[in-house]
Amino acid sequence: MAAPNGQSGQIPVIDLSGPEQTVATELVDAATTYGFVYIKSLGQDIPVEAIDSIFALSKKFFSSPIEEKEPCKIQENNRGWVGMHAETLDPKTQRWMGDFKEAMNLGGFLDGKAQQPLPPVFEDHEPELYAFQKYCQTMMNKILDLFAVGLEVSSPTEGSKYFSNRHGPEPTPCTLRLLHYPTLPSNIEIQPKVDIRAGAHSDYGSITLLFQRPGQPGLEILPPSSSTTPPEWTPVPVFPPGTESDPSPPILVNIGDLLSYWTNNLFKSTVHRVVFPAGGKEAAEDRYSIAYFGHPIGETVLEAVPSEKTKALAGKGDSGVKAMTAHEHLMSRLKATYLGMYKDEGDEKEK
Ligand SMILES: O=C(O)CCC(=O)C(=O)O
Ligand SMILES: [Fe+2]
Repeated sequence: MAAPNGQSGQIPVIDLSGPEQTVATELVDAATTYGFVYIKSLGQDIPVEAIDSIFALSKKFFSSPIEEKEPCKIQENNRGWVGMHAETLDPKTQRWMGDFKEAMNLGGFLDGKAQQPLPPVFEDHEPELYAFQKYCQTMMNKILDLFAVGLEVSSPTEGSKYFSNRHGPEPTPCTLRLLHYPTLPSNIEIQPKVDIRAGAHSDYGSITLLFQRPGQPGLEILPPSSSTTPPEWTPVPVFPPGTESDPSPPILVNIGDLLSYWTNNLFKSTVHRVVFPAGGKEAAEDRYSIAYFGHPIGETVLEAVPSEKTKALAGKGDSGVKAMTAHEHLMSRLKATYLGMYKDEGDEKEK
């Protein structure tokens, strides 16, 4: 259930163990108003120890020598290691140097095996990485089912599985991404407007699960419905009010461009970024986060969802969903971020 909080503009905190209908309604409200929601992390969906140990593994990987990372460099399939400054999520605003971050993208496993080269530090940990990916996939599907309940999707054959059925069997097209934002050497002065850990962007897929660590803040959103014009960057705390004594920070869930498109913009794909903390002890910490980017299978045709709630929006200045596949949707977004890397495949459709 949503945690009571008196402040407006605050992303709701939901406990998925509440009554299904209530939770489903609250999730749909959060997706519609904020595009972001916190899910309490009490170990029911993903054991706290599993989250802690993936973070420990991530730290080990990012501190390993570059010679061990190089052979796993990112490929056209979007799997692999992305070095510092290799990505510029917001090229209009950022200086030439790109994001102050490093990342490792793990694509879907098949029968417990990664479908990409793994660095030596991961070799003995394949079962653990696979188990974590499965936890994320299961939680993602649970949230997608609750969205279908909240949207009153009326599909006689699929019911609440309308979205999750389209997220497919193994290997999943979803990406598990480990992220590391290092602290800058003390001789480098941060220019807060241009030096950004992750530039302003919205996510591409259906939903993203985001795991954060205590004492490592920096995420900010541009709230879609804001009382200020233009909207102001709003910090997203690691432990929002009411969760301070939870065993692990709540898991953030945000809507990506594809699900926003699929729901006729009812769900908001909210722009977010990661900044260097302004000062104090937290400014001296590296930030580690883990994102699970949910995607439907590539051949999924994004046609109108059988829900009166989303259909009602088509025609209100909105032309409705034009059939395109999930793969076409994703390629158009990837090309915009990785500049030259995806030039060959068809025309760019949208930014
Ligand atoms: O590290 C974070 O908190 C956010 C990462 C993010 O937004 C992304 O990788 O899409
Ligand atoms: Fe993101």
